[in-house]
Amino acid sequence: MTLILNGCILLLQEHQLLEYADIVFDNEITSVTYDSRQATKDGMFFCKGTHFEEKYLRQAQANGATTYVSEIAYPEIKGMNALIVNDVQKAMALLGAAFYNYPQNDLFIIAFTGTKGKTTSSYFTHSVLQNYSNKKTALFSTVDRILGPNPDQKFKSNLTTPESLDLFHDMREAVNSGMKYLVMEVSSQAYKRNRVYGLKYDVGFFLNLTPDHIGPNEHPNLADYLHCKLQLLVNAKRCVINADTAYFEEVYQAAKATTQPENIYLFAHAGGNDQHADFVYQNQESTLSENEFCLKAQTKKAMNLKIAGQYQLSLIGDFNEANATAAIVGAGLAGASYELAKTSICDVTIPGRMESLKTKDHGTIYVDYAHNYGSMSVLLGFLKKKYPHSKIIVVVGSTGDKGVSRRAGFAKALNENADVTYLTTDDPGFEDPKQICQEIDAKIDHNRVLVKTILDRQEAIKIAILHSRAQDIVVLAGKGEDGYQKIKGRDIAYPNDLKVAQQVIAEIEA
Ligand SMILES: CC(=O)N[C@H]1[C@@H](OP(=O)(O)OP(=O)(O)OC[C@H]2O[C@@H](n3ccc(=O)[nH]c3=O)[C@H](O)[C@@H]2O)O[C@H](CO)[C@@H](O)[C@@H]1O[C@H](C)C(=O)N[C@@H](C)C(=O)N[C@H](CCC(=O)O)C(=O)O
Ligand SMILES: Nc1ncnc2c1ncn2[C@@H]1O[C@H](COP(=O)(O)OP(=O)(O)OP(=O)(O)O)[C@@H](O)[C@H]1O
Repeated sequence: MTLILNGCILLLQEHQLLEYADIVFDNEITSVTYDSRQATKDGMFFCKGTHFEEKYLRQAQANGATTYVSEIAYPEIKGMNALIVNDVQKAMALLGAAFYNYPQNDLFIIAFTGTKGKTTSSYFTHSVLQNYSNKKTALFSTVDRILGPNPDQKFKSNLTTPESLDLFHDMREAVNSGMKYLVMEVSSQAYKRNRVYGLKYDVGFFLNLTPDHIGPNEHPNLADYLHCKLQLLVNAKRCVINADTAYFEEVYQAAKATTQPENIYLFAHAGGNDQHADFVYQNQESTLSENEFCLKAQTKKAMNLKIAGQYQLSLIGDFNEANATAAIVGAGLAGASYELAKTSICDVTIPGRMESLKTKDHGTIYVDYAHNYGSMSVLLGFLKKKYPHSKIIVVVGSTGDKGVSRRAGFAKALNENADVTYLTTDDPGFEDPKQICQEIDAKIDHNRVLVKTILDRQEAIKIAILHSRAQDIVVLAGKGEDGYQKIKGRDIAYPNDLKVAQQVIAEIEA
């Protein structure tokens, strides 16, 4: 794959991104990167990021890069072409798509945004489409990225939505590996940082919105967070919206701005904002290990998809019925039938999401990735409703260096539904985990919730399980399947909550 310098200039001009070009020599560009360590001969190097330093550009040049794209010029750097732009992230997305020869044109792309449920909905959709497409569906999720059928084409993601160059690189590999469909999560940060600038989706989903990701390095306020998420709908040919979402009117208007109403689908929970919904889902029965719900089509365009009927899930939690409904509608819009969706979705489990373990004499344990007020409140509310006579015991901590509002949010969710909580460590970063726990503790109503602080997470899990009784519910929240603790700039290995719990149970039951 190559780029021609003149073509790059034209593309940047076309999008009004080019301030000026300083061309020393005309050559074909044979690689693109934003990391100087990866730069190669005749490559294009993008100078971007909060921690960018001129020495990276020097290193890129030493490695053979001949062109740089940047928002500022580096006059000290001689012998390189300079494309000076007013937005390097947008430039990177446009030139990245061009360099990888527009792989999105060969994929049917289903994209999910929302504060919660993106990963779960993506896994559900991927499962149905894998069966529908005879294993020709790629997945870009927070947990795994799957680019093709080979084992080395499945790996852990570093970001929910990759940097644009990585995104188009991975799409190209997916297309070259025969993939026809792509299911992807789009974070608000992806729009904030223009990682998906110019990308269009065949189907775009808006799942829900609760305040999160607001603070340094993320969004300055809720309006900005919502604005970023709405971009996905503006870029989707067909939009699907959870009508029960907060800010529904704003969300619907954003979809309508660029999409005809016949291409906008709404779904809602029975008894929720279901009056004008195309699809309505209703719980039929839920047990400790599964969920059954009914999906009804209320409008002609919904009936045309022929996906209404009874569904069963291995993932419990009523919020997972919303996620599954989204996935079924997405798969239906891609062409999947009711039968296929029903049989594909029933066995799906997702690492670190509502994974459960039963003990003989102690409680039932749930490992779940709930890590803000919205998800914790929904999770504990669901468990309390389902097990009204059980004690709800929660092991939880809050991350350092970001999401400070989550601390008060956890306390609020615990006050609403928990009986006992063990405050512990969760990715403290450069902050003191004890201080973080004290901040959560300060907002807990001690008349309602018994609080203990045990900073060693493994110890906290052990004590929580050991002190639980058979009918109790023990929730290990926040880390999902994370196998590390982020401490002072390093990822320190941690077995993950499920493994710790399994180990404790093995010891107890030995
Ligand atoms: C705030 C944010 O989005 N930051 C991301 C961004 O960082 P940045 O552009 O500021 O880059 P930087 O880390 O300051 O580094 C500067 C530049 O120097 C380059 N460099 C560095 C060293 C070197 O030797 N040579 C060199 O060229 C780096 O490649 C980089 O391009 O680009 C980096 C990749 O180039 C990302 O790793 C980084 O994500 C950080 C780690 C992160 O935690 N991001 C979170 C907030 C995020 O994006 N989360 C969302 C999910 C949350 C949501 O739902 O919104 C996600 O999509 O994952
Ligand atoms: N539809 C939903 N509504 C509210 N909470 C949900 C919903 N779906 C999942 N959750 C909760 O949020 C947690 C994270 O779910 P999931 O990973 O699917 O969301 P996500 O949007 O990918 O999250 P993140 O952006 O934090 O990675 C789950 O473990 C569960 O506790």
